[in-house]
Formats: sequence, structure tokens, C-alpha cells
Amino acid sequence: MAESEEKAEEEAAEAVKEESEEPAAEEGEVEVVEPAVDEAKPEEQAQAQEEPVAEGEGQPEGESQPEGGAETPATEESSPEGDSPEKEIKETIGDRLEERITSAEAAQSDGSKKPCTALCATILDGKPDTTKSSTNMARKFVVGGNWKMNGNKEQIGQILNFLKEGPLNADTEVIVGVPAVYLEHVKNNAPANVQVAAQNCYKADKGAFTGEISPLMLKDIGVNWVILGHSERRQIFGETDELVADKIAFALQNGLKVIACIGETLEEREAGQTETVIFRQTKAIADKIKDWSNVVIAYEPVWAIGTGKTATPEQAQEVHKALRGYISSNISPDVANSVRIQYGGSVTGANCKELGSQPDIDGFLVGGASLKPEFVNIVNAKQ
Ligand SMILES: O=C(CO)COP(=O)(O)O
Repeated sequence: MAESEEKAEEEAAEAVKEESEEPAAEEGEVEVVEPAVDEAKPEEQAQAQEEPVAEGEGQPEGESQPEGGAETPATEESSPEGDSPEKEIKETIGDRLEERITSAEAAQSDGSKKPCTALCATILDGKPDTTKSSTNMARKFVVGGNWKMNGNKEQIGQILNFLKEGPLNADTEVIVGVPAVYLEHVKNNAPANVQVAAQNCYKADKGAFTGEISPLMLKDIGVNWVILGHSERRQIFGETDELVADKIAFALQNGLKVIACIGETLEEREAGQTETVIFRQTKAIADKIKDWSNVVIAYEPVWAIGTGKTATPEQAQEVHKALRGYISSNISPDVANSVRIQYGGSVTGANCKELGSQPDIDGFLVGGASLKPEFVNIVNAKQ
């Protein structure tokens, strides 16, 4: 990483040197600087020419830049020799290019295979890198407890007690996935810092679908989250990628937030199919939705669910990172950067801290341990 940064710095310094030596020095006349970035992106040229008057980092695109301002200082005030505005422009562009190259190189040096276009965009636009294994503070840690088909009123009372006592890290979003018949009860009795999710809902608002519940019904009782596509729904109840995706799309359309579960079976992992499977499951969803802002992805390797066989932090991180890369290339870098990816599968109070310290693990979906007081420790994994 140090080497690539040095290389980027040298290259950028070289670029600045070349720029500042070229036309102005030879011809002694005013000429707008044409750095490498200009050819690739004309609007960047205009912006870059305006930037010398501003201090500090790159600005949001199009902000507070009067139209036509680019040419004014260069054409009216420059002089053939000395520290002309052109030279300052060149130096400023050089500095910024250097920062951007350094940042992009750093992103690549972590091993992520960024597509060239994303790398170029990072350099040219100065946009925050979106595909590196990130330490992005914008992704709030999110821990879900999936109670599955467990609990009665007495046990739920005990769970609510330990949730109330906590204390629960205020920087972590907490959601409990509750059997349908207890949703309203839990909603009415859970502490305010604990949200409630259904474990399933159908892709229609109402009708002849015996045994199903609709997103509208959930909203009606104040439930704002739903877990969809859990491997138990896929395996035991035969839910296909397509049905899961339809249900996710319909839930989102109706104002629910969704924990969308994906994950490979043991056979698939052993056959080297992990990425193929989770990319396929993700694509099915991506084909049906555009806005990912209300989606949390839960990566739950099926072989780790309820088995006590947790994926190692490295195994989980590897898959999360690959998935984020897939999302960056096939959905968008912005979604890759912002979507939270939980890990699920035998998460406990004992292994949560190490798992939670991985850069692409943004929380957990917890089964068995969410019924026990250790769930509080899992919620607090980042403390
Ligand atoms: O399926 C899970 C959460 O949805 C994980 O279950 P366990 O934590 O019991 O392995």
C-alpha cells in the first residue's frame, strides 16, 4: 500500500511538473490548462478551473459555481511570467489529482478488484470510493433477532425484560423478528429502541391467500420491518428466488423495510458455488427493485444456521466483500457503499465481537441466541 501510494504521488507530481512546464513557460501567453482529466470529462475541466478560489477538499458537484466563471481569472489576470493564476490552477489540479489517485490506489491495494470504470470515476470525479472494503461510518450497525417459531407470552415477557434492561448500544439498530400472532403484543411492549419485524409476508395487499399476511396488515398494526427470503422459507416452504424477490418488491412498495436473506447450502459451498448462489439470489432481487435504501441484506450460510458451525470472521468477510463488489459492479457503487450486510448463522455473545469487527459486516441476524440474554451482548458487539 505504501508503495502504491508513493507511486501515485510520484505520478501525480510528475503530472503537475509537466503541466506547469508546458505552454505557459514556452509561449509566455495565457492558455487554459488542459490536464489529462479535461479530455475525459469536460465538465470536470470547468469545475477544476473554478476550484483554485476554493480551499480544501473537492466539493459537491455543481455547487456554488457561477456559470462561466471558469474563464474569467485566467483570461483577464494572468501574466506571462511568475506565479500566474494558470500556475496556481495547475498546482491545484495537480494536488487534487494526486489525492484522488492516492485514494484510488489505496482502495485497490486492499485486494478489491475494482472495475476500471469505477476506479476512473474515483480519480476523475473525486467521489468517495465505493467499492473498497470499507470502514464506512455511514452504515449503522444493525442487529436482528429472528425468534423463528419460538416463544410464548411468558418467554416473550422475559425477552422483553432483558431488552429493556439492556443497556443497548444506541449506535446499533435493533430489530426483533416475531411470530405473526405476537407481533402486536411485542410492538406494544417492546422498549422504544427495539423495532419489530414480521418473519414473512405475501406479495398481495389482500385476497384469497389462506394463512398469509400482507404488508398492509403489518403497517396497520405499526410493524415496519419484515424478514424475507430466509433459508427456512426457501428450503422448507419452497420459496424460489423469484417469489422472494416479488415479495421484497411488494413489501418495499408498501412502505416496509426488508431484511432480505441470502446464503448458500453446505453442498453449494463445497462445490465452490458460494458466490454463484448469493450473486444469483441478489440479482433476482435487483431485477425487481430500484431503491435499496430500505433493504438490509442478511448473508446467512445455510450450513451455519442453528448448527453451531459459525463461519469464521475471515470466511464471512470474504463473502461480504465479494457481495459488495458484485453490487458495486451490477447495481451501483452507491448501493454497494450504503447497503448494510448482516451476517447470520450461529452468532453468539462469544463470537460476535470478532465477526463484527470485519469491515464489510454491518450487523447480525441472530436466531437461537436472540432468545437469550446474551442477545444484549451481541447488540453491543461494537462497544
Ligand atoms: O437463521 C438464523 C437467523 O435468521 C440464524 O440462526 P442461528 O443463530 O440459530 O444459527
